[in-house]
Amino acid sequence: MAGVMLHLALFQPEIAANVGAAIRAAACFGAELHVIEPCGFPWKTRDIERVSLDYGALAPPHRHADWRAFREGVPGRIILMTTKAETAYHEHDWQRGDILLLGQESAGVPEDIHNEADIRLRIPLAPGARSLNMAMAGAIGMAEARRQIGWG
Ligand SMILES: C[S@@+](CC[C@H](N)C(=O)[O-])C[C@H]1O[C@@H](n2cnc3c(N)ncnc32)[C@H](O)[C@@H]1O
Repeated sequence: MAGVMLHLALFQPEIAANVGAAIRAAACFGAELHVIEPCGFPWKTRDIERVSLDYGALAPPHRHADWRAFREGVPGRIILMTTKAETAYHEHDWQRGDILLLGQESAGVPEDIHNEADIRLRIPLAPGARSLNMAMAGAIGMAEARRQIGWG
C-alpha cells in the first residue's frame, strides 16, 4: 500500500448501494477503498455496480475479514468521521496516506474502535440534522483531504 495518496475505509456497511456510491467517490478522489466485513448484505457485484457504474475498475474494493485484519494490512493514521467529534474536518491537517474511516449506517463504530482512532472529525450540520449519508460524508472528507494534500 506504499505510495497510496488516501484510503477510504467502510466499517461493516449495511447497504450495498452505499458501498457502490463510496466506490465511485473513492475513484473520483483517487483513494483506495477498503470494506471491513462483515457486511449487512450478501456481496453481489451486480447490486454494487448499479451505483458504482464502471468506477470499480478505478477503485476496486479491498475486502478485509474484520477490523484486526484491516489494521494489520493497512498501516496509517485512522481518521474517524463521526458526528461525536469536537474538531471539524476542515480544521484537520490531512496528510498523504491518511485512512478516512466511515462508520456503519445505523450505528457508526463501536466504542473501542472510536477510541482506537488517531483523530476524530465531524462535518458541521444545520441545526436539527442528525447525520449525512455515509458515502456523502466520505466524499466531503476526501474532497478536503485532496484540497490540502494536492492532486499531484
Ligand atoms: C448515517 S451515519 C451513522 C449515524 C449513526 N447513528 C451514528 O451516530 O454514528 C454513517 C456514517 O457517516 C459518517 N457521518 C455522517 N454524518 C457525519 C458528520 N456530520 N460528521 C462526520 N461523519 C459523519 C460517519 O462515519 C457515520 O458513522
